[in-house]
Amino acid sequence: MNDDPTSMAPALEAAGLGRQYRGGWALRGCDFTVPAGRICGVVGPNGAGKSTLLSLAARQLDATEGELRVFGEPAATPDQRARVAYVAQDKPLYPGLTVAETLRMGRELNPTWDQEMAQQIVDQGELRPKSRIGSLSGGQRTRVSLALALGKLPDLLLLDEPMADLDPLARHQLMGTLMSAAAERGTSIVVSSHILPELDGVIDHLLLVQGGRIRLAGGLDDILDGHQLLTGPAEGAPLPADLVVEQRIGGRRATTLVRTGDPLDGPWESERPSLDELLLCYLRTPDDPRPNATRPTDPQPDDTQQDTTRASSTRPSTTPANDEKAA
Ligand SMILES: Nc1ncnc2c1ncn2[C@@H]1O[C@H](COP(=O)(O)OP(=O)(O)OP(=O)(O)O)[C@@H](O)[C@H]1O
Repeated sequence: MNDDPTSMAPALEAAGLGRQYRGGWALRGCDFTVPAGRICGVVGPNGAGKSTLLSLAARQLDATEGELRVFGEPAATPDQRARVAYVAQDKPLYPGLTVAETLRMGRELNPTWDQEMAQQIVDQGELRPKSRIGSLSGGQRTRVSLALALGKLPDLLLLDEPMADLDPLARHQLMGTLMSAAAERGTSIVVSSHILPELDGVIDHLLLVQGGRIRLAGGLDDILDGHQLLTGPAEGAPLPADLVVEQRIGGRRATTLVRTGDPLDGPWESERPSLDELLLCYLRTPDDPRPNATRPTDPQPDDTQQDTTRASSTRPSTTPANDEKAA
C-alpha cells in the first residue's frame, strides 16, 4: 500500500510543457497538477494532444520545452520506471508470446508483481494461457495489457483509451478492477477516454485538452462548482461574454454554460452542470472566443511569453489548478 497520497509529491506536475513534432506543436504552454492518489480523466477531441501528454508522462517522449515532473522527478529514473505503468493506445505486446509467457515476462521484469491480480484479469476474459498474443482480438489484447500494467502494482497508471475496444461487460468489469486497485493501494490513475459516460462517477480530477492546450484542469467538484448551466428566455439580460462557454438557443429559450459559480443577476434558472454537459459544451466550442486564445501551431512572434499568457487565459478563472498550485 502506498503512503498517504496527500503527503506525496504530485503524480504529475507540468510547467510550460510543450512537445513539437515535425508537423508542428502537438502540445504547448501546458501548466497543470495532478495530485497523487487522484483518478484523472484526460478528455479532448481527436488530435488534441492526449496521447502525446500520456507518452510524455510515461517518458516515451521528451518534452520540447518546459517540464513534466512525475512524483517530483523531472526526468526518468529507474525507481520511477518501476512505479509507473503505461498502457499505450496501440497496446504493444509481443505477438509471438503466449498469454502465460507474457505474464511470466511481467513477473520476471518487474521488481514488484502481483501474479494473482494479473491472472485474475486474464481469467475473467476466459483467455487460454497457451493462446498466442498475435491470435487474440483487440479487446483480448487490451485485457492482457491491463493485466501486465496492474500486475506491476504501479503507483501511477497511465491508460490511453483503455476501454475503446472492450465490450460493455468487459469494460464494466475492468473499470471495477481498476477502481478497487486505486482504492486499496492509493494508485494514481490518469486515463484518456472518448467515452464520456465511462468517466462519470469514476474520475475525481479532470484535464480537458483542446488544440494542444489545457483548457480545464483541476479537481472535478471544483470545476463543476465553478460553472453553471443557465436556462431562461433567449432575450434575457446579456451575460458577460468572457463568462460564456457556450449558448444554445431553441425557440425562445436559451441554455448557457457560464464559467462562474457565483450568482448572476437575470431571469435564469441555474443548475450545476453534469460532467457530460460541461464537456460537451467545451468540446462544441473549440475556438475560445476570448482574446489571446490560439492554437499552439499558430505562428508566434514572441513564443514563450505569449504562450504562457494564452495558456492561463484559456483556463477559466475558477479553475482549481491555480488554487492547488497556490495551496
Ligand atoms: N509521431 C508523430 N509525428 C508527427 N505528428 C504527430 C505524431 N504523433 C502525434 N502527432 C500529431 O500531434 C497532434 C496530437 O496528437 P495526439 O495523438 O497526441 O492526439 P490525441 O488527442 O491522442 O488524439 P486521438 O484522440 O485521435 O488519439 C496531432 O495533430 C497529431 O497529428
